[in-house]
Amino acid sequence: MGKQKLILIGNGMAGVRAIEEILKLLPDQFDITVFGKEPYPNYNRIQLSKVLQGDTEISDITINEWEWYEENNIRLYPGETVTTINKKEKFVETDKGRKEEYDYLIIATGSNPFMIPLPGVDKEGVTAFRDIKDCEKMIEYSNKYKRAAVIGGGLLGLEAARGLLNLGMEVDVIHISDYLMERQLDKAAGKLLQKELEAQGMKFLLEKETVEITGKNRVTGLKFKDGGKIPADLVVMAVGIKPNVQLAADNGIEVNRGIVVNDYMETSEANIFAVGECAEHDQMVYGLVAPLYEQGQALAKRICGMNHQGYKGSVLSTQLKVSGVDVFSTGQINETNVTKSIKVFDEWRGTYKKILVEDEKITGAVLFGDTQEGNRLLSLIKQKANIEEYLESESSEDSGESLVASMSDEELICGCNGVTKGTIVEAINAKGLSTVDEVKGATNASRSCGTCKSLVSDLLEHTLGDAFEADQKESICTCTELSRDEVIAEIKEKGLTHTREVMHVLEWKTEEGCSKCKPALNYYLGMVNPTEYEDEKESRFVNERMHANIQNNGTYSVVPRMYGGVTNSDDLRKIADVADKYEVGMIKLTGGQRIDLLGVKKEDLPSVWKDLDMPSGHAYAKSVRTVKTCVGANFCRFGTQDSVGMGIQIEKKFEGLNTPHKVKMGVSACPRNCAEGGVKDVGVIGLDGTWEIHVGGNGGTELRQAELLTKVKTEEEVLEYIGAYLQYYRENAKYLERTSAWVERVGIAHVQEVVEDQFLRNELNERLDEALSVYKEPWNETNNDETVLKDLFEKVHATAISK
Ligand SMILES: Cc1cc2nc3c(=O)[nH]c(=O)nc-3n(C[C@H](O)[C@H](O)[C@H](O)COP(=O)(O)OP(=O)(O)OC[C@H]3O[C@@H](n4cnc5c(N)ncnc54)[C@H](O)[C@@H]3O)c2cc1C
Ligand SMILES: NC(=O)c1ccc[n+]([C@@H]2O[C@H](COP(=O)([O-])OP(=O)(O)OC[C@H]3O[C@@H](n4cnc5c(N)ncnc54)[C@H](O)[C@@H]3O)[C@@H](O)[C@H]2O)c1
Ligand code: SF4
Ligand code: FES
Repeated sequence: MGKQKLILIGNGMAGVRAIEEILKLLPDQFDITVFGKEPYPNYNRIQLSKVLQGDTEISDITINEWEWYEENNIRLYPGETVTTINKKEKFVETDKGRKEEYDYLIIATGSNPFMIPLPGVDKEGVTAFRDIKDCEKMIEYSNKYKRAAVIGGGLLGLEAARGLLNLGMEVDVIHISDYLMERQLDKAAGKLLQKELEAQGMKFLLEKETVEITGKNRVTGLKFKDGGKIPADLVVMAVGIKPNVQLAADNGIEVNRGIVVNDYMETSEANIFAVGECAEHDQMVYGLVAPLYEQGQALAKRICGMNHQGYKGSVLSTQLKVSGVDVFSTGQINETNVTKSIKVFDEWRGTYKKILVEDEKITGAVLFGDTQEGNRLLSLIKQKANIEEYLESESSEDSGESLVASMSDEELICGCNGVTKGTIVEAINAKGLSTVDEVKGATNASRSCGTCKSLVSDLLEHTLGDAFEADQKESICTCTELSRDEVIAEIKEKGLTHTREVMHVLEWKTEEGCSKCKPALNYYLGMVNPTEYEDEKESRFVNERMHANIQNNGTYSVVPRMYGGVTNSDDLRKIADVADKYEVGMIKLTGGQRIDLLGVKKEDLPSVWKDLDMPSGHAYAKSVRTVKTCVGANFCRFGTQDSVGMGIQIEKKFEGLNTPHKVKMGVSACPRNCAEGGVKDVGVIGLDGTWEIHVGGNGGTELRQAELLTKVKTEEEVLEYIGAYLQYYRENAKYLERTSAWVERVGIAHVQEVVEDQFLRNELNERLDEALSVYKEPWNETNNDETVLKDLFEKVHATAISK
């Protein structure tokens, strides 16, 4: 007998997982065809939030690459929509006129975002947040516009809002209820969440009903029922989803809210199944992957003829994916007159926990601030465990035992994929797994939202003890399995000197590398071999290649260096003349005490630099940028030290140093700290006869207060300690890791230990001086290099003319 023909409509998360489950059970039974409306291989929709938030890239969220389809003999038709199901003759037809027969058909068409039918909903600048296209549109808008309004303060709306903030937009969230995420949280947690997100820069308009999206062709704002208005350049609609049932309904398959299915995911029609967000089981439609994957398992067993009890519905749990905010809920959220609750509110730590109990059984939980216990509580609800079981395990945690150690084998580690501690431990021992990625490959744990990664990592450490190499295996990008540390070790050991050579010798999966690894390798090679390595300009980001920051209209900004933020009348005259001569759009003072000439045409850049005859301020570079200073003892009556002189010395010494990310500094002459050293990568504060050096601060989206590194007496010591600290950061941080994240990761105590060691401090400073010795002023260097001038500016000129 030939293979049975199986067709999947919808190349999304639920449908393809069901196919994976089928292949696990009967790899050779079916001749499989997949139709997907979107033009990509199956990708992780969940991670779109992370893409928008800048934590990952679209190229990194593919679940199954094109090769996976080939290897499993699956015919994939991407970018092709099924338009008809002929139940009688058992074939489907697509918008491209293709006709394909089936023995079994799976409908997994997912959901459509719900767009409130407001006047103006069709205007340019209004979008949903559902797929790659929407994500790209928001990123594109953030490059051109400033103000975003997100309608809907649920999971999706808040994740979108966080992403838009990260992209530099101002964000208003308009929510209809009186507290956020009211479908997933109780009021106490919703209010704590609001406070936390407000501290991150989000603004909320609660109990607001939008009645119109204003603007001509393009959106300009929102109008509310109470008469209020706000301006907006981008409107994101995140008010829930509607199961995509049109195809099924049009072709006589029973639908209600979703496509009606039984416990075996069978629809009203023989041999036609439905799975995922489009399916309705026991009057429930689900919008999270965990239940959809459980459905996929039941479907696979049924289609493969295995005996099983079918799908019996799911207990839901949700977790918001916004960094810096931990919030989790599962099961029942609000009290009734038959529930009792355990509530713990720790105002000091900012944590809140509520557990609901009915008839001695846990029925629901809400956690804020510390969500480690989330999946454990979910397991206990699923097992219908007695509350005593939870209370006993809680006291064993107090005894110092780690969370994973105290978990039973039946407890869930990964809620999305339903993977228990027992399954993971068994796989680690049986297959010799030693990394989170390997556990993911073998068990699916951490394959979806990724929030359980730290638990998986803890479990690996707990199971393997010293054999566990936690950090080493985080690869620098998808082109290689090697981690940052491994790549640097190989560069040193094999004496590699060029990015292409690294990729070739270390067997990169892609010949050309990607936008993540190329600039990283260029940095690592230069850091390892500062005097021999020739910087590969083509591997750098565009702003670094152009030595200027590109603006939203294609012009550039030019910031000349002003050591310590001090200028003089000659330089000011030159700047004014240049601004007039090149018709600069705006002259602006920066937060780092510099003068920014905005709106310079690309082809004018070399002449602007020449006429200015000042060094580059490196405002575009992953390098030491500005040292901001307060006026200090020479003028200020509170000043105890010469902060200006100290700042100028620091800036002159470290100018042009390549670093993993930008480095900003501040020097103040008293604890009033007018140069804001508390939110700088390095903040120096002068006290009577002492200098304090603070490090790891950040005043941007990820606010972090700098921590005291050390106190020293002399200006020489200030330079020596900052030098050692910067070099240690250069040698140990990942490329694109700010000092704030790095200090947070390795701990201030560790950095102190290193820089306080006289021997290590000297060695670090020696290597730093070597790196500084090769610095060349970039504007001057470019102007003296005909080839670079031709490459970067003449070609551009030609394009500018042809436009
Ligand atoms: C930004 C974002 C973040 C999320 N975060 C989380 C999270 O943290 N945790 C969680 O559990 N869930 C999360 N979700 C929800 C989760 O992504 C969905 O529940 C899941 O993707 C649904 O899977 P599905 O296969 O049913 O639908 P989809 O993934 O939507 O797949 C359906 C596919 O079918 C295609 N299709 C539709 N009609 C046709 C047709 N006629 N012919 C061919 N193809 C068709 C669609 O184009 C689509 O590609 C998130 C969703 C979004 C948008
Ligand atoms: N971390 C996660 O698990 C995660 C993240 C993103 C998306 N998702 C899933 O994606 C789907 C879509 O998410 P969602 O947040 O859009 O759905 P949702 O139903 O969870 O939330 C929608 C929110 O919009 C609000 N709302 C409804 N009408 C409104 C109006 N007119 N004005 C203002 N607010 C209004 C509701 O009060 C509700 O809180 C859901 O299934 C969700 O579970 C999950
Ligand atoms: S930090 Fe102190 S010394 Fe410096 S300007 Fe402010 S008040 Fe004056
Ligand atoms: S909990 Fe989402 S991937 Fe594990």
